Amino acid sequence: MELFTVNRYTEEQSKVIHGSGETTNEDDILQKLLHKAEKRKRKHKSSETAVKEAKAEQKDNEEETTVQAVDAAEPQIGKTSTDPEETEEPSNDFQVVGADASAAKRQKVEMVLPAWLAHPTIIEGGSLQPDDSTDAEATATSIKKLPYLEKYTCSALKQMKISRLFPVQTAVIPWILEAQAKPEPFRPRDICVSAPTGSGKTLAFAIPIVQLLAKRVQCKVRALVVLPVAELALQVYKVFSTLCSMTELEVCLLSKQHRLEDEQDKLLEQYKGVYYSKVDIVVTTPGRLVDHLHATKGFCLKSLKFLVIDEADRIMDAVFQNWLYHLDSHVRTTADQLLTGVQAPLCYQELLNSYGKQPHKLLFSATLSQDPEKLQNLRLFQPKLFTTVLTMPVLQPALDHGELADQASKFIGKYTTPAELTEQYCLTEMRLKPLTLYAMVCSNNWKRFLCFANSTDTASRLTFVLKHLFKDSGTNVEELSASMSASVRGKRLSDFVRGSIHGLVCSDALARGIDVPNVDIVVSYDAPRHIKTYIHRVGRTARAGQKGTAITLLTDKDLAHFKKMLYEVGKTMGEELIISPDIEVEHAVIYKSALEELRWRQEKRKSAIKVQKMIISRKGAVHQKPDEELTLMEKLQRKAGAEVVSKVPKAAKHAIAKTVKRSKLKRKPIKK
Ligand SMILES: Nc1ncnc2c1ncn2[C@@H]1O[C@H](COP(=O)(O)OP(=O)(O)OP(=O)(O)O)[C@@H](O)[C@H]1O
Repeated sequence: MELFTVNRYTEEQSKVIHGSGETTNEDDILQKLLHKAEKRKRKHKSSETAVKEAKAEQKDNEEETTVQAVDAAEPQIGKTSTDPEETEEPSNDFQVVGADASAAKRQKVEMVLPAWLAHPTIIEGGSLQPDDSTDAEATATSIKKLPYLEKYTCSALKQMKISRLFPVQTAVIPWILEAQAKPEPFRPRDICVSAPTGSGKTLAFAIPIVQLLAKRVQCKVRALVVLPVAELALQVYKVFSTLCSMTELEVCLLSKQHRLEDEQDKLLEQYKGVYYSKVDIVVTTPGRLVDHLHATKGFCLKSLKFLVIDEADRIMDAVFQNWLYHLDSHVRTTADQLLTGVQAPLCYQELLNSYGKQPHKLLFSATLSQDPEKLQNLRLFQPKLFTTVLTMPVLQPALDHGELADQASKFIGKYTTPAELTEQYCLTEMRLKPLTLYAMVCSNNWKRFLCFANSTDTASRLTFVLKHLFKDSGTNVEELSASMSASVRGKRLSDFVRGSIHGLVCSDALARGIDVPNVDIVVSYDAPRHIKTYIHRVGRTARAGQKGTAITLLTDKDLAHFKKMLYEVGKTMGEELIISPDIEVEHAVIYKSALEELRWRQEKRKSAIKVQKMIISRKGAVHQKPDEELTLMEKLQRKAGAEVVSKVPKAAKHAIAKTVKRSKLKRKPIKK
């Protein structure tokens, strides 16, 4: 049985050939290999020339489309395939790794997308700025003239000071309303919406959901809105609450900012052993949703009609306790329970309606992943894509010439930023970055700016230095990062909105979705590592048609990566902002003292952490020791659950004393 052919060098063979006076077996093999390598080289060369010729032909004939150019190249490539060497039987000999054409550079493969991604619905339309829109445009999008908006929606919009809809809203709202109006068994297509930051995506899903649920008879959870962080969930909850204020619908916010028991009370009520939902729309974070799916008895999602995933790419990228799996299995279990009779159905029709029904999925983001593999996890039903990306200047000519299908692969992975956004960058040195930022704020007298750092640690240190620098200038700068409690973050944000804080230094946890009104400037203190981070950071300004500026501080090391990152998504760097090199001399004294203070604080912090660790390890040691080896104090400690530690260990005391001594030595007054 010749399943495997093994070529092996045997001594007998070699001896026979030696005896006959012919060439040796080794020589034979070597000759064969050399011959084959030569053949492969020739073959590789001929295919390369074919491709070169095809490219030259393509260049000559510029009017021809890309497809025609590829067609022209095909016969050439065909010629190489008729090469007699190519028709040879594949060899059974050993392959020399790296010797064949596989190591050579291959032609780039064009991306082939599923039809729904290749043929999106383009969100076009006027500017978000009311002053810029023509009279006709303003009338067409005026909320009074739109027949699909209910009266209560118009009143709620007026309350929000909104008089006309934005392009993403005029495209998506009527589409959802129409799709839902069709009778069963028609099932609406799931949608993915990719539109710039601050373009009004929240209302694009909130309005149709409220209008479609407003006529419900019994209160059940029919819409679930999932957002990545608690702040965002609160923001969306407020929008829903305003829209529902003139209807009977109830909205509930679930996030880790509240006690689980309190949320359970808001969600359900029990009557004669049966649970009844008190809410129609649930706005939640994935983590909190999983908590309730596991811990809240009677929390039922079998009537779910809408599943909205806002900032969808962020939610899909992160695992978030595998929330989708839990949600899916929960929806299925409830239906299965009904079928197996564990829970008696109220009526047969309800059972029929609920079983196997999937909610209408609506995905929104400014940086929506158009990677089919990622989207596959959501099991979207005949999805439809709404996008603004094709209105980008780089892709507009293709759109005008009707070459949309050819351009499909080019818009994937590209994102739009608001038209009202001005992007700039400033080259500086690493050691001077805080000073550069300080000089910018002072010279431009910024009073509403956000500054993003790549980590909470950097955000904290930068805030410290800026506070020191701004000590006597009346500019109030504060930190806002994920390391703080939600209530502190909420307070800082509201102070910023009120104007008592002028600048917030943030970590990226808050870069997404947060809608802070009237932010004039966004500074990327650290160059963003990913394009999505950049898009969301700069999206905190220039929202809802307002003007805004985004400035990125770059060191020489960052420059190339940043440029490449923008280029890949069809964007450019914008104008360079020049800061006088004299700033270092000008603010030398105050900057030096700020850095000294920071160093002292860091040391203090380090030793505090050291002490903490020692205390913890000591607590651990008390628990691990056998009973007979424990001192009386340790026995008492263990009895008290090791909550109390009698004294700070000697080594820890020493560490603190050493740090304080050192810092005292260093904190000498700085001479001017
Ligand atoms: N039609 C409108 N007219 C005026 N303002 C609007 C309109 N629609 C939304 N807004 C306002 O625009 C701001 C941004 O809206 P929203 O938060 O929905 O944007 P977004 O597209 O979700 O942004 P992001 O992608 O950053 O989350 C909000 O303050 C909202 O009140």
